[in-house]
Amino acid sequence: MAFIITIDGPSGAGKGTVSAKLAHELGFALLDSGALYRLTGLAARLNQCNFSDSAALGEVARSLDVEFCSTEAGVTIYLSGQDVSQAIRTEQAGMDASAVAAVPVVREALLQRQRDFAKAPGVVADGRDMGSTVFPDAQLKVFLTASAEERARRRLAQLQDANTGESFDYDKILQDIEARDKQDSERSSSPLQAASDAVMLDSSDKSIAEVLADILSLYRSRC
Ligand SMILES: Nc1ncnc2c1ncn2[C@@H]1O[C@H](COP(=O)(O)OP(=O)(O)O)[C@@H](O)[C@H]1O
Ligand SMILES: Nc1ccn([C@@H]2O[C@H](COP(=O)(O)OP(=O)(O)O)[C@@H](O)[C@H]2O)c(=O)n1
Repeated sequence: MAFIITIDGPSGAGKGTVSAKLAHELGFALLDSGALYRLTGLAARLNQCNFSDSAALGEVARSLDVEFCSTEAGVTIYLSGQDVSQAIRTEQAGMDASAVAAVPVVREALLQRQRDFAKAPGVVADGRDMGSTVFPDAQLKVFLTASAEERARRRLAQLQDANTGESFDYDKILQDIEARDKQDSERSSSPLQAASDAVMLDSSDKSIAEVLADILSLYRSRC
């Protein structure tokens, strides 16, 4: 049987960072569900899809040819054989992901692909609807948040650290984060919201190590 830990929450709350560390610590699989929406957005752009054509977007999601390869340096993601690990992390790719994620047929097309990650001994699933829709019976559900300002500061530092030569503006990043929060929370299909049995964790004033310790202690109390 697989022990399922879901970590949901808004952009920049620290889900991806903490989920990867947690999966490593516990020897669990890692599901980065956001990557699947980012890949769908990117594939739709590459196929010059009309973003208001739901049926076409659904077809793109259904036929995604994706491979996740874990190495010591992290996860490399291939779309139709091309390494797109960097290309899916831009702010534009995040906005595109949020747009395609609001389309019900896209969500439906990606559902089973996500559930297939649940294998013994367990999985850490990072996203927006992991606890509410994809794994409603998960043994531990966490809803990780932080203030929008703190999340924008983190995202700015992350983008600057990536050293792409681009310049970034805090106000624009804050605006994008707030726009994505709004779009993700207000959509009708699997909106961003805490499952009723999720533990709320605010990371605004906590270090990554503190958040990890909090979740590990919740895990130990439940297994
Ligand atoms: N508790 C924290 N304190 C400070 N920085 C953090 C914290 N959690 C995550 N970060 C940093 O914030 C950035 C965004 O984190 P990430 O895990 O990508 O968030 P999410 O997956 O929720 O969008 C990363 O650079 C990460 O190192
Ligand atoms: N389970 C999920 C995961 C992501 N998404 C969408 O995909 C977008 C990108 O997700 P992400 O987790 O990669 O984004 P960040 O939180 O890392 O910025 C989000 O803004 C959501 O719109 C979703 O709808 N459901």
